[in-house]
Amino acid sequence: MSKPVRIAVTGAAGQIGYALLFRLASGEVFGPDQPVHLNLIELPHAMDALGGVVMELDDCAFPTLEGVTTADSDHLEDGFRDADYVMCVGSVPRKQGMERADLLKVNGGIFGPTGRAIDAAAAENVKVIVVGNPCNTNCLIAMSHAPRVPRENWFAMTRLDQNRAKSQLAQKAGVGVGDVNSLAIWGNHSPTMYPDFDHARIKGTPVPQAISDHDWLKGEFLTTVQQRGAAIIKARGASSAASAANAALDTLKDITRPTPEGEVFSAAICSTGQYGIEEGIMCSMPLRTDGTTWQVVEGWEHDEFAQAKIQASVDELKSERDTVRDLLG
Ligand SMILES: NC(=O)C1=CN([C@@H]2O[C@H](COP(=O)(O)OP(=O)(O)OC[C@H]3O[C@@H](n4cnc5c(N)ncnc54)[C@H](O)[C@@H]3O)[C@@H](O)[C@H]2O)C=CC1
Ligand SMILES: O=C([O-])CC(=O)C(=O)O
Repeated sequence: MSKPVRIAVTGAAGQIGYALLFRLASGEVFGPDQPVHLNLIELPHAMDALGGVVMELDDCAFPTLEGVTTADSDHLEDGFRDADYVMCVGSVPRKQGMERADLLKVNGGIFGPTGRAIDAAAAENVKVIVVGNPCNTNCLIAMSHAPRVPRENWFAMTRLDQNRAKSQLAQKAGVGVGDVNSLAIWGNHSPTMYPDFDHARIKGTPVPQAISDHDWLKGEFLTTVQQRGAAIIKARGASSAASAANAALDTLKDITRPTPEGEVFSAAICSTGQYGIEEGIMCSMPLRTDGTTWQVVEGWEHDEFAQAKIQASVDELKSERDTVRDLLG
C-alpha cells in the first residue's frame, strides 16, 4: 500500500461533513488502492459530536481508511498537520432571507487563522478547497494569510452550481445529464454567478442550438441556478448539504484527475487577469487539468449579454474584497 493521502476537513461534524466524510473514507476519490487519513477539525464544543462521527467511521470498516486524527479549532495547526488537501467547510450557513455575503462578518474571521495554520502546518504542495460561504471571499482571506502556499493551490467551490446548471439543461432538453458537457460557471458563488450556456454542449451541439427557447435560457434557467441555494433553504429549512458534499468530492476529483476530452470544470481560482478579470480576486472560470497542473480555458468569446453578467459578478467580488480589506493578510 502506498503512503496515505491526508485530507483535513473543517466543520467535520456539520451537515456537509456528515455527507462528505464517509465517501472520502470509502476510496471514492483516490481509488481502492490508495489509503486515506482524515484530519477532522471542529469547534471545541462540537468535539463530542465529532467523536460520534469518528465512531461511525470506525464502524464502516473501510479498508481504505488508514486512520483519523481530530483537533479542535484552538489547535488548528494540529488539524492541518501534513495535510495534502484541506476542505474548509467549517463556518455558519445562512438562514432564509439572508444572502451568502451577509455571512462575511460572521465567517470572514475564521479564514485568517485558517490560512495561517495551513501555511504553518500543511504539506508542501497542499491544495485547499473552500466551501464555507461566502466561499470566494473566504478563500481570498485564507490565501492572503498563507504566502508559502502557491496561489494556484486555492479553490473556492462553484462545482455545485455547475452540477445544478447541467441538471436543469438536461431536464429542459429531455436528455441525460451525462449528455451535457462544457458547462462553466463564471464569477461569484452568489446570485450574480453566470452559468455559461453559450459554450455548453448537449450531445456535442451548442446549447443555444439544442434548446431553441432562448428566453428560458436567459431568464428562468439563469435564475433557477442562481437562486437554487435559497430555494433549498426555503424547502428544507437548512442549506443544501448532500449535494454540496457531492460537489466538494467532484471538485477533489476535478483537480486530481485529467479532465475528459470536451469537458471543463468550474472552480473559483485566483485571477491572473484572464478574460480581463481583475488580478487577485477569486473568480470562477472554465478550467481543465492534466491531473497535476490546471489551466483556464482560453479563447471563449462572450456576447454583450454574457459580458454584462460576468462583469456584474466580478464587480461584486471586488466589492466583497473591499469589504474585508482589514481581514486580508
Ligand atoms: N460553496 C457552496 O457551494 C456551498 C457552501 N455551503 C456552506 O458550507 C458551510 C457549512 O455548511 P453546513 O455543513 O451545512 O453547516 P453546519 O452548521 O451543519 O456545519 C458547520 C460546522 O462547522 C463547524 N464550525 C464552525 N466554525 C468553525 C471553525 N472556525 N472551525 C472548525 N469548525 C467550525 C460548526 O461547529 C459546524 O459543525 C456554510 O457556510 C454553508 O453556507 C453550503 C452549501 C454549498
Ligand atoms: O445557499 C446557501 O446558502 C448554501 C449554498 O451555498 C448553496 O446551496 O449553493
